[in-house]
Amino acid sequence: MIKQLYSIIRLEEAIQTMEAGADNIGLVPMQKGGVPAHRVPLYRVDQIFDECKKRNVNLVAIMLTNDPEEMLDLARRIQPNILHIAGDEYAADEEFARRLKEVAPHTALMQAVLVDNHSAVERAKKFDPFVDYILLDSGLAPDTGIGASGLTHDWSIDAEIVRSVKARVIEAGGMGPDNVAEAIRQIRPYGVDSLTKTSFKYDGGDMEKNIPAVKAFCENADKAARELGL
Ligand SMILES: O=C(O)c1ccccc1NCC(=O)[C@H](O)[C@H](O)COP(=O)(O)O
Repeated sequence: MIKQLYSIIRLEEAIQTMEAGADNIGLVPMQKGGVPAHRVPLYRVDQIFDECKKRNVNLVAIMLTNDPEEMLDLARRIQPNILHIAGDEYAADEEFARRLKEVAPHTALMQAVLVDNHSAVERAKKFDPFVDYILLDSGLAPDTGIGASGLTHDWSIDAEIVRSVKARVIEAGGMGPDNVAEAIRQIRPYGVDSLTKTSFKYDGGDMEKNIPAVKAFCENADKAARELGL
């Protein structure tokens, strides 16, 4: 079971998050979109990525910008393991997937899908032919994109999506140590993602990973997956 932990800002918390069990760590490289306090300067993205490589952990670059050219420039510059499109006005299409392969041949494409009602199943199926990962998420974060809401949604829709697509599905939205095992039992995703419930959130949008909560999230996810033989 892949455990994906967002949103990393500092080098030390990146290392601690990996050592607490993360398989994927996500951060918002400096860009136009998103909360300014979440954005990570590119020199630090490089430092964090170096630490990821030492530990065989994937770096996920979160795109909150709605400008595909900016996304492709960042992909070319960083060459992350995964590029995650989470903005609220731009979603990947076949042309974007093709151009991403040109500028970053080893970068996988992850598209966020908002699960607000049953039409999410059709939306996920539309992305399925050209994305590597689908991230199922809740709500709209104010002034950013899909996610970071700390809220869950109707998991029966997610379970249907997992059965309907070939892309790897990462389950997100209000996931924490308290509910990750039940989510895995109900949805059977490829991976699970957490931001709010494994972070301290401070005034002005600054955040920091809560390392004991990260550890509990990873342990509970692994235990549930083991019990289910996933
Ligand atoms: O990572 C961010 O800073 C971010 C900001 C705004 C929207 C989404 C963002 N991250 C994307 C994610 O995939 C989150 O981990 C996901 O939405 C889960 O969030 P939460 O419900 O808070 O656990």
